[in-house]
Amino acid sequence: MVPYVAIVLAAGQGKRMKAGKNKQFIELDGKPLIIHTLSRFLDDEWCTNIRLVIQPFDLEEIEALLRTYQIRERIELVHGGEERQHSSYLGLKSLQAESDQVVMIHDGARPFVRQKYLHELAKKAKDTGAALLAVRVTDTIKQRNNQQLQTLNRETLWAAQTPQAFTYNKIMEAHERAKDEEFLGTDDISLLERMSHPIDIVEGSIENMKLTTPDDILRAKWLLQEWREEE
Ligand SMILES: Nc1ccn([C@@H]2O[C@H](COP(=O)(O)OP(=O)(O)OP(=O)(O)O)[C@@H](O)[C@H]2O)c(=O)n1
Ligand SMILES: C[C@](O)(CO)[C@H](O)COP(=O)(O)O
Repeated sequence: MVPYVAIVLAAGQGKRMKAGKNKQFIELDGKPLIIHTLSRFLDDEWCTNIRLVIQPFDLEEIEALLRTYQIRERIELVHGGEERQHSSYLGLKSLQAESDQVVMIHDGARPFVRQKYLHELAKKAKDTGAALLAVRVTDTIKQRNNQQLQTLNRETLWAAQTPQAFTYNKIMEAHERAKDEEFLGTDDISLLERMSHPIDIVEGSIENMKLTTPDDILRAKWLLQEWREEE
């Protein structure tokens, strides 16, 4: 097993969720979404440190929640940035990590990641420097350019999830380069892709969904019930 540090991103605004507040505070089964997500890492003995990235205006509410769930002392808070990538970078910069320390960057909005994937990602990241959790695409994907439509080869397509795991020096280098070159990606792995860095894929599960739109809440509630029945 490989120990790792987790950076949990919760500094978005949840605009697509249309909840009128940061979606991290939405309650699922009586517990805020962000608490469900943090529990995945708090319950894992191989996770040595958690940085939770938040916006300054959410600080008071987050502090109160962490105290309520008695996990305040186990989590360090970091202020996030305007875009997801800025929040990841600020989370990374807050660490004084060894160069080969494994770091996992995870969306606060993905509460259903299982421990076996965390362990697999940590091991692969230690070996290769970068590992992506992803699922095979099951739909037929079309690409439209102007009026022209084409079907992409599904065998080559993967839907990216988080956590995405790295050694500290590799992901820092990728973020610094992206910053210098003003590249903005929608995930962290894409910053290493553009350096042609080798990346391992860990095949995950569709249950590790991201809560993005209101429709996702129903699915998340149903999944939580399934998880409860498994316990
Ligand atoms: N500036 C940002 C933007 C996003 N995130 C985090 O990145 C994760 C994935 O992003 P997404 O689902 O897009 O969340 P939001 O940005 O909150 O949603 P939206 O794009 O609908 O506003 C979320 O946990 C979100 O809190 C972040 O930490 N900092
Ligand atoms: C990182 C991510 O969750 C992988 O699927 C995704 O790219 C985040 O994108 P979003 O635009 O913030 O939803």
